Amino acid sequence: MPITADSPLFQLTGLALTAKESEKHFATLFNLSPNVVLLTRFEDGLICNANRHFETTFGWPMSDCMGRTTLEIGLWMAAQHREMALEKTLVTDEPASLETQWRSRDGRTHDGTLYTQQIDLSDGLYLLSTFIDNTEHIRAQQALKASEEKFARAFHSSPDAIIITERDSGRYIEVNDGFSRLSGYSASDVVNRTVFEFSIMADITQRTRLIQEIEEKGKVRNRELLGRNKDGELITVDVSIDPLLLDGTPCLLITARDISQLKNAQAQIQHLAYHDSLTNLPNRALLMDRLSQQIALLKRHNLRGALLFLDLDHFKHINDSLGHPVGDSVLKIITARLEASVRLEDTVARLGGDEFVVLISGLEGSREEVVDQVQRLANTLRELLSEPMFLDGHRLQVTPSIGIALIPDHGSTPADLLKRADIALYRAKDSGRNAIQMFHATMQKAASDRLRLENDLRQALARGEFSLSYQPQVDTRGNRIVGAEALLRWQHPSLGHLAPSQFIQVMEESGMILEVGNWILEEACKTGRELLGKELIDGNDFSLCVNISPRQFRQSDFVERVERCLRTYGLPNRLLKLEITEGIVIQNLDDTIAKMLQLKHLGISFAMDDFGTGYSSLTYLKRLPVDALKIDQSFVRDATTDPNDAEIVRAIVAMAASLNLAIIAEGVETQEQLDFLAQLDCHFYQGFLFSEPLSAAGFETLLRGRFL
Ligand SMILES: Nc1nc2c(ncn2[C@@H]2O[C@H](COP(=O)(O)O[C@H]3[C@@H](O)[C@H](n4cnc5c(=O)[nH]c(N)nc54)O[C@@H]3COP(=O)(O)O)[C@@H](O)[C@H]2O)c(=O)[nH]1
Repeated sequence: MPITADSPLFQLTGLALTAKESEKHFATLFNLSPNVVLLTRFEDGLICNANRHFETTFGWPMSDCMGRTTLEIGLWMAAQHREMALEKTLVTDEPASLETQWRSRDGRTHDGTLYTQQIDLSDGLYLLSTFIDNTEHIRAQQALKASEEKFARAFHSSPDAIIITERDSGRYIEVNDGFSRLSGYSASDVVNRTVFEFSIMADITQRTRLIQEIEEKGKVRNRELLGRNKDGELITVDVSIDPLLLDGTPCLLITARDISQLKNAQAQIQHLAYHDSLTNLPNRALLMDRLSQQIALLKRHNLRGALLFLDLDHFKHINDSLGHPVGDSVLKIITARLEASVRLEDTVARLGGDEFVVLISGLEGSREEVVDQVQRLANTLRELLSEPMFLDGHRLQVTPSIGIALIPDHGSTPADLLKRADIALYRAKDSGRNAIQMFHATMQKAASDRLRLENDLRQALARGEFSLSYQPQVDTRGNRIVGAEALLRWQHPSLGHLAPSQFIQVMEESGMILEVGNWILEEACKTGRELLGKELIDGNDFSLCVNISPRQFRQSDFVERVERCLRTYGLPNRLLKLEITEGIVIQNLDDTIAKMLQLKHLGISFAMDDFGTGYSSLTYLKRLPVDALKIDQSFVRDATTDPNDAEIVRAIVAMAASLNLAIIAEGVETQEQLDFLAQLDCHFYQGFLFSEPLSAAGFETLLRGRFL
């Protein structure tokens, strides 16, 4: 239907019928309307006209939909809505409205408000429909609603406390469940009341400072604050704050997290890092820290302090024989005794094992007075720690050795002071244990000499500086060589020849004896095999004696090592005699006996070296499968001049006879000594009288010259 200026449609579309000239304007307005406008026949919905907006919105060019009904082109999502629209237009002259959905040609749904009005034209009744497309608006609203829901869900389900307060009044506007969990207050407890009415912030004066910071920096991040919950308990919270404008009112968006547990865990980790877990005493790290503070403090106040380094004598035996739980209990008792005997301001620390340190501070008086005070205290500690303790049905007595360094006299750094107290302790132990030693400058030299020796020893084996000497053992009846003792020699690159007494102990303490001891055994077996091959020794009547240190003997695979060595060098087992000392026996007698028996079954024999200088106990000697006793040279040396030593030698010979053991004297230098021994029926000996220890080549020459 063509639209002309006199068409009644002009009236109904709200445009005044003015003149024919308006026709063009109307057509323009109809087409340019921002809303969809559609003219249909009232009775059947036949499309008569539609504006351009209809065409573009619903994808129906006029040419395609003219002459078809709105139902035919599937415009209505719900066909009954057309009936509803028609009914509404019948009851009013005003445009009727209906919320409906129209479908575009490509099937998309458009939500909109439909305004309809019937038009009675000369050729019939028409329906003018204006469709205001709300699709985008609805979508935006739905998106907004979804985002609000998401925010609400995030707000309430957040594990953190989220709080919105007015910045200036401090009024609570909203709080989430996390806030209730953190503080114990529900939303209804606080909303519309102010932060000043509660003590949720332990120090409310901080609020002003935080607001100031937000003004300066725009936000506050991860600030650790103290809070108080409803029960009045202090909690540590991590707080972040952002400014927020709500309806023009400046507000604060606060997120807070309870980090009390984290702080506790941190504190625990910190404690563990600085304390010994068994005794809960400060450990080395904390001691060093306190020591450096003390050094500065004592210097400022012109006072003295002392560092007492304690070590329990033979503590290892307790662990080895009674087990670690008993050892732990001993350490706890020692801890309690130490703590009870020093002042609160002093520090008792455990460095590990059986090593304790007591740091005494603030000692007044002259150096002599302080030395006197410290020595008295050390003596009290020594006596107190030596008191017997009863554990697991055992009566135990543990004595300490104590080394002392004075602060600042013996060092100005924690490391120096500890080192010097340790040097003094070493000296205390060396002097027979259960002793107290104050550091002295001369000890430093001894300690650094020892350190140098230790370092040199570590390289000696690789540099080929060790060798073995062999000292013949002789049977006086026939003057036959019946054996030889292998003795270690060290040619030091700068100090020259060093006697074993100068380094064997260092090797034993540092553990180097294991590697060197192995080398000694191999070297001796190799030489023994060579001498046997050259028929210079009697395969059935010769003992190659090798000294075995306690640490070496205690190796778990010692038996296997010896067996392997003999096999490697092809030396008959019966030729090897191991010289052991009483030091081996005092630790774990049963284990020692078991190992000795294993070796004896292989054909190897044993001599007890330095006999008479140690325990010389008949009880263990009866149980030990030794073959011979070696009378220590100190008795032999003086036997002819000192009746006491003569008596001891006599007693040792008698003991050997009663236990059916062979006997050999060492260190025989004179004929007189030899005669004395022969008179006791002691026919085997070793000493300078016959020969000094000889190099392997020298010993071979000696053997060749004698023809056995
Ligand atoms: N674990 C090992 N210990 C070893 C080894 N080699 C030696 N040692 C021990 O070192 C100590 C000192 O030994 P050394 O300086 O070799 O002295 C030995 C002899 O030279 C010395 N001796 C021998 N006869 C006389 C003498 O007539 N007069 C005199 N003044 N000294 C003499 O005695 C030492 C032998 O002693 P002993 O071993 O007790 O039989 C010493 O304890 C060695 O054991 C080694 O390889 N491993």
